[in-house]
Amino acid sequence: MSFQLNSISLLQFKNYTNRSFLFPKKVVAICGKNGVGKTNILDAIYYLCFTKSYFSNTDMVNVQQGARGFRIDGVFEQNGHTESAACILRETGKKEFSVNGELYDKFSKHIGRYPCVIIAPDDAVLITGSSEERRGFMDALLSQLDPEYLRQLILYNKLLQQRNSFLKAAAESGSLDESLLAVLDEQLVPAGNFIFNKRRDAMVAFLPRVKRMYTEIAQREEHLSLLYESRLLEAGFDELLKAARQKDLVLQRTTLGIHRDDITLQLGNQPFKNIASQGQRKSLLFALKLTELELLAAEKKFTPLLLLDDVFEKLDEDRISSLLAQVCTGMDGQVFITDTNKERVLQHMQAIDVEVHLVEL
Ligand SMILES: Nc1ncnc2c1ncn2[C@@H]1O[C@H](COP(=O)(O)OP(=O)(O)OP(=O)(O)O)[C@@H](O)[C@H]1O
Repeated sequence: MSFQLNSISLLQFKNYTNRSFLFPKKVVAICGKNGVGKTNILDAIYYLCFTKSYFSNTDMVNVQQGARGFRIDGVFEQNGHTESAACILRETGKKEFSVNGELYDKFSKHIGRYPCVIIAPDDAVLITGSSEERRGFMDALLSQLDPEYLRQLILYNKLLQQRNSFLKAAAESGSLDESLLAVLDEQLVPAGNFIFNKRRDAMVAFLPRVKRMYTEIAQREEHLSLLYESRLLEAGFDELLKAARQKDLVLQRTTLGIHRDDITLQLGNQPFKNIASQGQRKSLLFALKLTELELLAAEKKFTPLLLLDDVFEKLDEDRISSLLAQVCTGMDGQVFITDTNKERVLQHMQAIDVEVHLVEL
């Protein structure tokens, strides 16, 4: 099966007033000086896959300055069959998303239909940042694999917020309605267990593959260890909530649950981020994201779009070559690459004998 984005049109989106781009090949290089809008094209593609921006949580910041709304249209092709997707931010601030003219009532239903993996410079926070980043990574992977995962996650987060507000109100008023807390917990537990089971099962298969991919990219054996960490591995969520109830009441928030999960990354017996070089961090970032791509490809039976934003800065030439060979010839999906240096991309592509469509900005 094949999957690709044939074209995109941007209306009042960031620096684009009204512009269309064709993507007739499997490898698309988007080149131009700093600030010309290369990343903005990738973000528009990301919008069509995830109904939101990769870089900002508020849609309004993506409206062209001086305008009141934006529109992104894209034509996707899957096995010779085309579909048109549209994301419109109305002047009222209301967002609409449709495929072939059919509006979604819930955007979460769209996630996974056009699978996509992005690697951007700031993604190093996946390795150096807090556990929230790594939970976000697991969630992006699992939500694209299973719509029920995303539904349960949305539910869990809503219930968690309710429980936290309840704990706060109880602490402030000095009186606790035990039965109401029990009702909240009864709802939180199945959603938490669902997410925990999915994460645990996926990570058992996923993390050893990341390690193998890292070794391939780094081109040497290193004592890397990646572990899924959750307190739910030790005891049932139900029990954990009960045991932590007093602490939760004092701290006025839910201290245990899948919202505290993490993936620990170690090199030798040190935290990876403390001792890894920039190159090693970048290799691990690629390993995580490319393994995500492989897993999605295996499940979907076609390769997701891969968006590579400025990723080749600070990597040595050999590593750039081997990574490009891996993503442009080793995998059969469509790849979008941004770079300020057109010659560099073209030379690398020529070296691996890959045809490239150049978008020059
Ligand atoms: N809402 C907006 N309205 C108008 N212009 C915007 C808006 N948001 C961003 N821009 C412009 O988009 C440009 C940045 O685009 P982008 O990040 O895609 O650049 P880039 O080509 O990827 O640059 P670099 O090579 O530095 O990463 C800036 O010139 C910025 O002013």
